[in-house]
Amino acid sequence: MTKTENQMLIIFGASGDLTARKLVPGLFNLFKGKHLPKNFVVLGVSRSDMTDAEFRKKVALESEHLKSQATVKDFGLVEDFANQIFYEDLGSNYDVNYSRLEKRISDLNSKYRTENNYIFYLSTPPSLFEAIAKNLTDQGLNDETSGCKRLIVEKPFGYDLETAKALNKGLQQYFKESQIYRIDHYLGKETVQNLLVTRFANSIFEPLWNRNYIDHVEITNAESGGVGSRGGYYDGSGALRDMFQNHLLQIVSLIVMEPPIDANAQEIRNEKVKALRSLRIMRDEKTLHDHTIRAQYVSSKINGEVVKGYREEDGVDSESTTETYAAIKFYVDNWRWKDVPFYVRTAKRMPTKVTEVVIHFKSPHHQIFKDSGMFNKDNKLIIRIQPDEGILVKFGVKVPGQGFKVERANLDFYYSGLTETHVMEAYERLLLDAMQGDATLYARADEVEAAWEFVNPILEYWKNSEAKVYGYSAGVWGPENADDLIEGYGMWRNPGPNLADDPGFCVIC
Ligand SMILES: NC(=O)C1=CN([C@@H]2O[C@H](COP(=O)(O)OP(=O)(O)OC[C@H]3O[C@@H](n4cnc5c(N)ncnc54)[C@H](OP(=O)(O)O)[C@@H]3O)[C@@H](O)[C@H]2O)C=CC1
Ligand SMILES: O=C1O[C@H](COP(=O)(O)O)[C@@H](O)[C@H](O)[C@H]1O
Repeated sequence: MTKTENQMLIIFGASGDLTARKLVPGLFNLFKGKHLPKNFVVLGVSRSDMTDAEFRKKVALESEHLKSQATVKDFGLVEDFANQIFYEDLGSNYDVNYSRLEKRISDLNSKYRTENNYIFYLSTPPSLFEAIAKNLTDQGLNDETSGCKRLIVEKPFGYDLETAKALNKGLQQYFKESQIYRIDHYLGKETVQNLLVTRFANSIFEPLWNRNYIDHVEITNAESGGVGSRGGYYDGSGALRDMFQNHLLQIVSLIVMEPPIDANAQEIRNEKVKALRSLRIMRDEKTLHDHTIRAQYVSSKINGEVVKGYREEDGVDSESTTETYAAIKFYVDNWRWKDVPFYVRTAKRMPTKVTEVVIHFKSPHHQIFKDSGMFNKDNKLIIRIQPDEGILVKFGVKVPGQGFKVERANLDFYYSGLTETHVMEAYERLLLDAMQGDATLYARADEVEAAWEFVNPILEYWKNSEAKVYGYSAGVWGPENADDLIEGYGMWRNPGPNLADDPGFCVIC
């Protein structure tokens, strides 16, 4: 296992939601699991005026988020952990002279012997990323002559292709690409990483993983919640930017990619980039019209309670056309995937929270059990990313009795049965990887740009054209016409909260 060097983690935007909700609890779990190095310090940085003690209270000692990770017997541990946390305010601006900050870092480094190894985590609004990188550089804090210097960059990475390229260029003026870690928390999920293992550690799936055997691929990412308190951010983003461009295209790239020659960052990311570049970019209006659907949730009653429509949410424009539902059909132009349609959808305010990949296999070429109806038709491999994480293979078995009636059966695997030990949460895993200098689960500049290349024409089409914004009642599976997109297959597989649940009403399930 790679050694984690003594080091300091400097978080910009430390007074924000992400730090309190994900980063500090993730670090606490690493501390509890003894994954942190002997000498380790967290320095929170933002504009808010706080002392070390106040910051410790906010993110650790009195934090509900952290407490939800800790048991009563961990209480002493929380105190020990909190003692390693410090805070520095930047005054009124992130674009100030960082000499005071440099001095604080240097003092903590000497006192706690973190050996000049610094990780800078940018958890601020993205408009500040480049300025922070520049100001760190002005203080020599990007210099790896002594100790490592890494920059973790939060999403969103760009607003479109042009801004993503500008951000890459901007950051690369100050930090080398090998120092930049672009976070995509879906890559930190065990089940997303397991896509690689399912494909490349087994000899039973990969021979079938191509156009000869796969009919189509369906990916669903559904959330039951709405935009919550993030309406202001979300209204300038929408489902395509918020989820599809990053998390879902990352999943797509792991399904589409060719086998890498080794499981290291360079080889895996090379193959992912190739996969993303092979997505057929939709350029003409007809294809964009026929292959994309956007929609917004409208007010409805869920379990007897009235739920706001998207346009009524705090921070959202009352005439907003921002999509909370996006469904896209596309093809992959390469040898393996020619003519295999991919159907990918993501949305808020769906009936349940679920993310799954369904590989629909082709029917047997020659059907001999002619009386068995639809059940003879398709085998499916369902990879459940969350919740009820696992894998299900649907296959035909003989119904006992006369004749050859075929029924569907399940072969299943559940992650919950695999281990009783703590499974690292996405941010926890990704933080540890960055601390160990492993960028395999971080997105490289060319990956991010390839994903934007694909998404950009859809954004443009939705922005400039009359492309309709459909409505769907909060709590249903999106607009009715979304099934038109998946024409020929009946309708989307609308999964339940449990992997083995059968949607029941899907004619091709
Ligand atoms: N929260 C989440 O669930 C997720 C967040 N992210 C990303 O993580 C980053 C941080 O998100 P989050 O913590 O939610 O953001 P918040 O808005 O809660 O916090 C960001 C911090 O940045 C500082 N800040 C500086 N300038 C501004 C400004 N102009 N407007 C608002 N804040 C400013 C604020 O601290 P101060 O005023 O003290 O300087 C604030 O505490 C963003 O890039 C976001 O997209 C990604 C995925 C999920
Ligand atoms: O990045 C984001 O992800 C969350 C969903 O993450 P999950 O791990 O709970 O599936 C989404 O709610 C949010 O809008 C988006 O910014």
